[in-house]
Amino acid sequence: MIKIYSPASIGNLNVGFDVLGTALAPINGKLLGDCITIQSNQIFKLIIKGNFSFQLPKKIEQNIVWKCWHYFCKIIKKKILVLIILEKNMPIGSGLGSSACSIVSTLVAINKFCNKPLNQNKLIHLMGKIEGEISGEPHYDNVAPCYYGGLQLIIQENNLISQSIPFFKHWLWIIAWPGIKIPTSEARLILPNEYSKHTCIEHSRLLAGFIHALYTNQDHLALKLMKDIIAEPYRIKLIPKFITIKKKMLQLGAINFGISGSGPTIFMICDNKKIAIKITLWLENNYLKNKNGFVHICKIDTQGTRKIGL
Ligand SMILES: Nc1ncnc2c1ncn2[C@@H]1O[C@H](COP(=O)(O)OP(=O)(O)OP(=O)(O)O)[C@@H](O)[C@H]1O
Ligand SMILES: N[C@@H](CCO)C(=O)O
Repeated sequence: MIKIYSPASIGNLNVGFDVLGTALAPINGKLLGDCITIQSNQIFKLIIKGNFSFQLPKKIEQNIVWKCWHYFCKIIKKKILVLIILEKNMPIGSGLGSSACSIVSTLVAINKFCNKPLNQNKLIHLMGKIEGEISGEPHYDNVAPCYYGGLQLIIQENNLISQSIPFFKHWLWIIAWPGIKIPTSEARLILPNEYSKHTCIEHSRLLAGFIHALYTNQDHLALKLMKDIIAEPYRIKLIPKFITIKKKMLQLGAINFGISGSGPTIFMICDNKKIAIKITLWLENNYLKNKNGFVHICKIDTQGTRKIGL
């Protein structure tokens, strides 16, 4: 029996639409992600558990875990008879890479179970393909950090999907999911197909400057450049009271604020734990729409997908 854990992630990080993503680890030591357990069986069977299993399609064939199994069998030209248990701990359509968590944990578990017929590069390509089928377009900013951990820059060149880049270890990342759903495919459809010359130049300046600031350890410069001019202007209407909440967060001492992936999760960066706790309490009392919503103070998870327990 093998049990694999895959962490939640933030895509875009304001300044890198589809090209920057980070894996998350709550600072209280708890796990925030999906788990897959796999063992041999006489037939293929999928059991679904976890807090957010109620959000999943009823038909097993519509579950991406089934899709991962199906593609994997096709690639290795063998029907693998296994019992898979999915612990669906990440809410769907939250902007925290819920589908990536299920895809990455499933493929890593099946590959391990079969004595690794696919190398890391083949696996990540397959993860991106399956993620792309769900959201309408391939994007690696959730699957790459979820798989490898750390802060990932998507390269997609020379057969290389992503690379780990440096990050500021003193930054705390607060994430708040209000408890409502925004399908990634819909949040992508509201974006323009084309951007002006001015926006393209500005975006290049911000992203290139941000990466430079990371490599030269200039955290103040990085924060100044961490602006979203690609998605935020169009997606704010999907996020409850975005402008008011942003103002309040900065007032309380957050040093950056943005939409996590396609939302509605928002993220705040803090460099002070006391402020992070104050922000967390405020969000718990004012941002959550129902009892499913949550707020976590996180750091960057550097391990990515891994075997746990047993
Ligand atoms: N195991 C699974 N985990 C997550 N989504 C699944 C799973 N199986 C099937 N789905 C379907 O895939 C779609 C995932 O939607 P979407 O991409 O919006 O979610 P998401 O991955 O949570 O988004 P984000 O990457 O912004 O966090 C939903 O329609 C959902 O029903
Ligand atoms: N980069 C993707 C992430 C989805 O979570 C988007 O913003 O659409």
